[in-house]
Amino acid sequence: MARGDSVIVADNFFTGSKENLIQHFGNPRFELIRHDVVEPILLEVDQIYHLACPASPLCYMYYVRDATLIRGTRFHKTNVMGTLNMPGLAKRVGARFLLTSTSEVYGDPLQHPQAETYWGNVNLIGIRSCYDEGKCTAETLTMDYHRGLNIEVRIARIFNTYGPRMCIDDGHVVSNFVAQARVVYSYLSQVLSNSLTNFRCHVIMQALRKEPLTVYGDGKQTRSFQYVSDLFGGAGGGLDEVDGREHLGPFNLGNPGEFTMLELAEVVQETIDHNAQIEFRPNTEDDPHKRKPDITKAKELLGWEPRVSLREGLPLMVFDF
Ligand SMILES: O=c1ccn([C@@H]2O[C@H](COP(=O)(O)OP(=O)(O)O[C@H]3OC[C@@H](O)[C@H](O)[C@H]3O)[C@@H](O)[C@H]2O)c(=O)[nH]1
Repeated sequence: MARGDSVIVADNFFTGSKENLIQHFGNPRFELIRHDVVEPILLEVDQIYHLACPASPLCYMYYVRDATLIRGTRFHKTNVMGTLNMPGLAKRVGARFLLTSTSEVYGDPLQHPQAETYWGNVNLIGIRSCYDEGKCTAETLTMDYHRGLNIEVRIARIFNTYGPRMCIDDGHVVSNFVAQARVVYSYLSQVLSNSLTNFRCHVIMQALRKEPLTVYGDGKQTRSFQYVSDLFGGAGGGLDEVDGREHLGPFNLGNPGEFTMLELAEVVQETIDHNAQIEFRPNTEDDPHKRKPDITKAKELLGWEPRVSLREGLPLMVFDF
């Protein structure tokens, strides 16, 4: 991002972690505008990151506040009307535009790993389709704005991402497992040794929730888990790229390391809580059987690849939780 550029990050105020916002309060260059992306807005800005839309299956399958609302309607409004308004603003002020799409556009994939050229296998009338199809439409609109109005756009297809400042109860498997494990919860003392750079932490293990890890279905379904700082490099780098007009995307941004949910539970046991138990629960409808990004395109065109392995990244969440 060029120095002095102004940026809009359209994000989820209600379902995201408020700490993500609160950390910026007091910065004179930060301004929080509470606004529904479904409504047009006029601002002077150089770059737009369109992140709006809750991303947890728990949210998009069950998150209905008002019983009179049709499930999924708010996802369509956010993805469709929001993705008319944000590139519309980009057109008006000449801003670059980034859409954060999702691996969900591949549905329950018949191609493995999934490359960007794969058109996907989404159940159009399924319980997840409000999110999957909403994001597909958002991609279509983004490319139409680019082709029709010459807006500079990028599309990032984000795979399952975890890390500090996730909502502890947002329903993703990683946040669930880490919250359920008996995690390092309080430091009794931090003892500085002779050198300032070396310190030892005496840590007392306490239970955060002392619940079993809930594995849905038989736990053989796979996912690829990406640590959050890796994602920022990819998404931010994509928008900053100097001659980005050639490299619009979509780009898969994910960690190609593939784990079954049982393997994930084992990693949680190894790295966080050796005593964690596993409890099997019925799976949700239309749960994709496997997911693994082919990241050749992002590697070649953006020079991007993830660096943080699951075993390194998981313990980093513990301190935050
Ligand atoms: O407690 C849990 C939660 C989930 N799961 C399983 O873990 C797997 C991953 O589920 P998650 O809820 O983390 O999310 P998914 O990978 O299915 O979808 C995600 O993919 C990409 C993103 O764009 C979205 O954030 C989200 O849709 C699923 O198979 C699910 O059934 C469990 O086994 N136990």
